[in-house]
Amino acid sequence: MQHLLTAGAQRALKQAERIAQSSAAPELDACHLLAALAFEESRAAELLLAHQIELAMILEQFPIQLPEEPANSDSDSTNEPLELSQALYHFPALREILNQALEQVSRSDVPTEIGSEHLLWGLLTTAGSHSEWLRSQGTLTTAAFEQNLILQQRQSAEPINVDFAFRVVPTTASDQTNTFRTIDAAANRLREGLRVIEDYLRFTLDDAHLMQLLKNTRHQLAEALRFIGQDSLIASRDTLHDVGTSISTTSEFERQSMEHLLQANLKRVQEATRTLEEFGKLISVEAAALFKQMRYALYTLEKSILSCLHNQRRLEDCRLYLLVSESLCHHGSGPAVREALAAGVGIVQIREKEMTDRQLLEHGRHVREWTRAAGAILIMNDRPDLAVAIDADGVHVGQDELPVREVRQIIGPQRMIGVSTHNIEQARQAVLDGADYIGVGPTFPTTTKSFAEHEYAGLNFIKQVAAEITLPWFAIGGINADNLCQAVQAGAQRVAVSSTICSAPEPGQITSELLSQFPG
Ligand SMILES: Cc1ncc(COP(=O)(O)OP(=O)(O)O)c(N)n1
Ligand SMILES: Cc1nc(C(=O)O)sc1CCOP(=O)(O)O
Ligand SMILES: [Mg+2]
Repeated sequence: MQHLLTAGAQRALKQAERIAQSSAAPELDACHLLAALAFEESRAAELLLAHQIELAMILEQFPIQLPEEPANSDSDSTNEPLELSQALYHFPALREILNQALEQVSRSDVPTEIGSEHLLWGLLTTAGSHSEWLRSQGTLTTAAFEQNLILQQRQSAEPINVDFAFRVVPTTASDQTNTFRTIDAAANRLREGLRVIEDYLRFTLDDAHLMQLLKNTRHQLAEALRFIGQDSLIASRDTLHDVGTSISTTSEFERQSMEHLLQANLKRVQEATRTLEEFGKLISVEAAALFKQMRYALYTLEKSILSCLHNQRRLEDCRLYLLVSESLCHHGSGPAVREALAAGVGIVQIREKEMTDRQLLEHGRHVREWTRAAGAILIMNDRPDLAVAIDADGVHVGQDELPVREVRQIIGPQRMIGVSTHNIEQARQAVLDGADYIGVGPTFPTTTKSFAEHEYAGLNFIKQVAAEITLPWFAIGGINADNLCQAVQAGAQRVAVSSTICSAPEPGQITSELLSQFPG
């Protein structure tokens, strides 16, 4: 089987060669490739940045001199696919890294080319000062990296077809020109729409995770257009004579709100990818497959952005979340729940591991009455069926329980789904899976649920989530009146507690104390 390198991977290898030359190194080695991966816009560069590894740090660590001249775009043209066997021949010093990259690609369920991210995997998993240094940077572990690769693959709705036959089907020259012209116009629309959405994500929603997904789509666009051929696109462009460039409807200039603007651009980019996919089929099957993947990724992105906005509104006033368990309450769960609600708890979760279904149903109906009277949200732990039976507002599931997709089938479109997460990859995945909020923990040691010592995610996890996720989330685990301020300082705007309220002699009083520690 032939294994091909993506255009991004090819560019990185060529750039590595140039870096080795400008560094006057006796031969190309792994650190030149590492610098090249950080230097070029690529998936690997984004992964490095996501783990706070910047080009400047690499240059400081290794004896590297970047080339003064920019790469010559003609000689670096990557329209011709490169096979792994050719790459091994041209870059023998990188043999081990390329083999590791191939091994990682072979684990994928879908046919995948060797991309820059796989080269980075190769660097991470081969022995040498480069991998020692990469691992010493903290968060770039092989486990974290593999999670990222899985995430990228899941975003791809369809396998990439790696049959590289170039096929220009349109028969007449005029048909060909118009096909390229249509693709060029749609690609421009897509680029512009993506930019608007990116600016929204950057300046309004401030969501680094979703912005990263959008950037991946921009890279995919660049890759797909390489299959089409930039020269033909530019040569066929005729903006002056494009019908529609001078006609505009008033609706084009009307945007009632920021959200309306966002939605208009989300639709615009989806439509543009459909045009690209359809017309792309006339030029290159590879490009068409990439456009299709982009379209599906944009549907997921749309859903994630809109879900963030919707749930931010739904949970706007909910700072404090109470997980209630009868066994933790000294004076029964009824008084604890009612006092906490009166003091301002915004969400209550029924978390009972010992009750029979009948007991849960009866108990659930009482808690439903109390929460409804207080205008609070009610969530059922673990059990989507019982959430429906007691008319709860949602259900909370852990990593080993039913996935969001299946839960959604049971509870319908309106009820909320909360998902527990214990590391940043799980948190990112929960956003894409369609969770309405996430639990982020354990923050501090707790006796309410058992975790092994190494499972304490701690305040670092809180900081990571605060830095990139805007879907509402609750820090959880061992939070009390003495340490809540640390979670807030780490970036938590919402927290969930169980024993601190349930076991308190005066649940209402401790609730007020916890709530008073939130700014504003
Ligand atoms: C808000 C919130 N976050 C996390 C959890 C934990 O859920 P899970 O991992 O399923 O563990 P159990 O609570 O079921 O023991 C939660 N319940 N609520
Ligand atoms: C149920 C639960 N889940 C956690 C997670 O990290 O997912 S921590 C936790 C225990 C929360 O209770 P307390 O406030 O008494 O520590
Ligand atoms: Mg659970």
